[in-house]
Amino acid sequence: MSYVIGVDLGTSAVKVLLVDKNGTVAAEATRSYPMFHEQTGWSEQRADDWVDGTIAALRELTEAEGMDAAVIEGISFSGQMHGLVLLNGEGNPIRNAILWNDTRTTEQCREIERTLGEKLLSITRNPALEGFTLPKILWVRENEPEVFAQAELFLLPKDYVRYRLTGELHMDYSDAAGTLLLDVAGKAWSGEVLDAFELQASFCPSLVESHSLVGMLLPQYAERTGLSAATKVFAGGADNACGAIGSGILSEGLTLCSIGTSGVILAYENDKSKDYAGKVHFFNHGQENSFYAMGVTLAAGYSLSWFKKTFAANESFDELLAGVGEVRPGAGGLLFTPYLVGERTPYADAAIRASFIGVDGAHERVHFVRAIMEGITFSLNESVDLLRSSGKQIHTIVSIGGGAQSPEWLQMQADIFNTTVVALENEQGPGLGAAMLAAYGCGWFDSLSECAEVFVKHAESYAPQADAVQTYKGLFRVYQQVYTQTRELNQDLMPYRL
Ligand SMILES: Nc1ncnc2c1ncn2[C@@H]1O[C@H](COP(=O)(O)OP(=O)(O)O)[C@@H](O)[C@H]1O
Ligand SMILES: O=C(CO)[C@@H](O)[C@H](O)COP(=O)(O)O
Repeated sequence: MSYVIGVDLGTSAVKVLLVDKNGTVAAEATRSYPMFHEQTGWSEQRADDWVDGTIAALRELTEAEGMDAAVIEGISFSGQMHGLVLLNGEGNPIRNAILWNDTRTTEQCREIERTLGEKLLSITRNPALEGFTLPKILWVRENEPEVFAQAELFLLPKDYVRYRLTGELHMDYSDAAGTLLLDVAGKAWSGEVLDAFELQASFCPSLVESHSLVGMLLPQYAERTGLSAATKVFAGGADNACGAIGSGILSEGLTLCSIGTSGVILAYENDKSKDYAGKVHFFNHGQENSFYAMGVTLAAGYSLSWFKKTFAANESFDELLAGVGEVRPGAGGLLFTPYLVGERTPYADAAIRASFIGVDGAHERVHFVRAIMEGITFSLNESVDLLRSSGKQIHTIVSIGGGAQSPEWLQMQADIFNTTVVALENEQGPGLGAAMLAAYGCGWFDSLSECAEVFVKHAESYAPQADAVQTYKGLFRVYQQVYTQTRELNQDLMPYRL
């Protein structure tokens, strides 16, 4: 049997999947790495921690008993989006990577808006948001000029890992779309944007399709990972594009919910001229010449992880979530807004912070846990609403990510989104999507859609329950007021933050 490997370079961990020609996950391994928050709103990782984690996880796969590395034909990557990796002339990172959930760049976003005006949306198809890459580039240039002086080229997280393994510098369209430097519909670096910010064309890596063959493993990395030097390396894509591929979101009418560290609602889009007026992100898909629209909750799974780390550090997620299914929808009148690190959709606001509203003497820990899960889902429902009001029909949503491990959360999604929610046999959509890019690249299938027919396996499906749908409709209206009611309070609290 032949295999491919999908590497999902997530925010909390790298996960590698060994997948056979039937789309069965034969083995998986994972390694986590730290995030650094030196100041409020800052979020960084060490690019070489990703490389070390990926090598260790690959090594675990190849060292498994009876494993013959020669049968692994290809490998590809899915990566957390937008993170800035700056390389010097020797190809080494010159500072920590600044991540997608880092919101230090509000000033640079305003500068981008002033400089580009309406061109910003017409070329890049997206507004200037703190998480995107161009504002990070400008922040380093303005705040660390001596560091920036050494920068020759920028990469995104998974491109850096792939570069280390192959020695080749590339970026695929789906990830480049999140930089604010790409002409999204034209599929080229925008000369106009680069000129406006006095960036050289050579600062950007060459662009490729997600399924493109970009090289082979360098001998020393073949040795360290235990893979064969003949393993073909394919570019890969943004984690949300790969999540869409791994969930079969490859044609009009299909929608995805992913609850990882961030949370996203993503709808496939064929029409490159579709205008969402910047209310949701509009990016290139990992499938050639297709696109997707997406709303993002910055702290989705992160909100639950934060609660676990702070109040239940020694418990597993299953222990933390025990009893959540016995609490009625509405968590006994406790509401949570998940703005722990600011928000993106629908409120692009780096200063807002989270709230619990309605804390009652009768509430127990389990009510807080349920309120967090509901608050995250309400936030994602704002994106569902935006897509619906722009004309998308949403009847079924495929749900992936760590959050899809909980049946209670899947039912909650069905009730809050008022749609059928379908889980997959393997909730690791991005890793599977990366493996599918390798399988397609290796020529196992004639298209990603053909590959999806074999690889994407639906599991349980959750139908909305009428009573819960009604309860959540009422609560959602209350939830939607919390942002406006707490915005100014949070501005006033800013000087007191950590
Ligand atoms: N058993 C579980 N039940 C519910 N949520 C979970 C469970 N395990 C993990 N999670 C959530 O999933 C998140 C991690 O999801 P994952 O898709 O692995 O993230 P990433 O790709 O960003 O690293 C955690 O932050 C946590 O909130
Ligand atoms: O910023 C975005 C999308 O625009 C995030 O979705 C990142 O791509 C990180 O994803 P996860 O680690 O949460 O999967």
